[in-house]
Amino acid sequence: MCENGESNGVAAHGPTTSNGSHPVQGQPKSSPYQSVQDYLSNVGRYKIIESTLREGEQFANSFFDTETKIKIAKALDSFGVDMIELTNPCSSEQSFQDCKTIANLGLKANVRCHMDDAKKAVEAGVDGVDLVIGTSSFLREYSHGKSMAMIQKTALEVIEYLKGQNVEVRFSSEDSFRSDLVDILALYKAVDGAGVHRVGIADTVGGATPRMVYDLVRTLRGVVGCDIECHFHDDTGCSVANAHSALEAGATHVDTSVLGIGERNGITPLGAFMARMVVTAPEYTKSKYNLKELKALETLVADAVQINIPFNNPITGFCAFTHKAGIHAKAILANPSTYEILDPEIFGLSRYVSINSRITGWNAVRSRADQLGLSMTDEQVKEVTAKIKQMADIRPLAIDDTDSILRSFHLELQKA
Ligand SMILES: N[C@@H](CCCC[NH3+])C(=O)O
Ligand SMILES: [Zn+2]
Repeated sequence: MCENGESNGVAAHGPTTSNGSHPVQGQPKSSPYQSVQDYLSNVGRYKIIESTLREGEQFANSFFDTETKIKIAKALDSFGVDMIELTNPCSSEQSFQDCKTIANLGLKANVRCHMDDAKKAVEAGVDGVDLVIGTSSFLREYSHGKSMAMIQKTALEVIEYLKGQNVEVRFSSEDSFRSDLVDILALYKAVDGAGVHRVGIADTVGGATPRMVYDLVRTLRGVVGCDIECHFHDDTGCSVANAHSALEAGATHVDTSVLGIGERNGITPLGAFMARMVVTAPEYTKSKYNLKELKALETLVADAVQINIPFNNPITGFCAFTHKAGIHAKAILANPSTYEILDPEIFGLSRYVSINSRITGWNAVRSRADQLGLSMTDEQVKEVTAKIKQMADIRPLAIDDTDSILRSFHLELQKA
């Protein structure tokens, strides 16, 4: 299997602008659908709360030793994420030690809604604490057993304590989309009044749609004055779309993890979210995050949890920038924007045009022949393309096979 950077095929170099970007951006500059709602939108000024070292520790394969945690934390920091979330220091003795170690690098932490937990997090020296409590009837009945009144009382006590400790305080409900709307709005209003820096909503079971997210965040935006963060599980494949929708409705922060690792099939993947946001908000996204480090970051985490980067991963899937059909190849060679919304160069990667199949076209073969320094007329290129297609009908071809066909065809031409 090939990786980006060593894939088989023709590296295409279409026209680029002086700053190296595609000459045609994916989105029109101004849209006739722009409305007053767009002024709520934070798509051009969002922040990332990176949770690989918290939610990601809940992934089935995860076991991070201290050294790995430090490596991941440093790589996330270098990538430019805004906050790094760590496992609750009360989870185990090692979690506490690791939290302390990593907090010395200047990071943020997550802790559950108990006074003891909050004290432990402060003791570990973190910069911020997230109080999280399930507010849906499912979780209140079958998980912690607290009423909404008890939740509010405890939350306000913990917030009061934390406010005196010079740490950033967040309050998040869990299972927000299956919680009673009136109940959670009242709770958020109370914690906002108590001075939390941020409130969070979580689609803990991954069942929300972008429309549901827009409605809830839009409503919450009208109720609290503080920042709003969002956390989306990917059970129904909506985690990236939901994050985008939340930002459009006025959310300020999005939770991600590298490759999306987390409980069950995980949460909004950092890389896929970057792919979305570099199209929505190119200038902000490119200037704020070190996008060229994405592949190394994903490889680091994939190795740590012993998984492969999925073939269909945005940006770093092995064929994310490989073009195959003849009609695509021709257009891509002329101008990459024809069949690419993302410029691989932004991520330090290259595009490839495959010339090894029955759907290969002669323009792509011409490009490869030129790369190999084999001069041929158009008629000759068409002839050798027919040979490649004939062979590809019989068996799968590798780049070496196709190159040999080209070379021996060229040799025969010279002999003749
Ligand atoms: N993993 C939990 C915690 C969310 C906390 C967000 N700040 C959930 O999905 O509900
Ligand atoms: Zn979660």
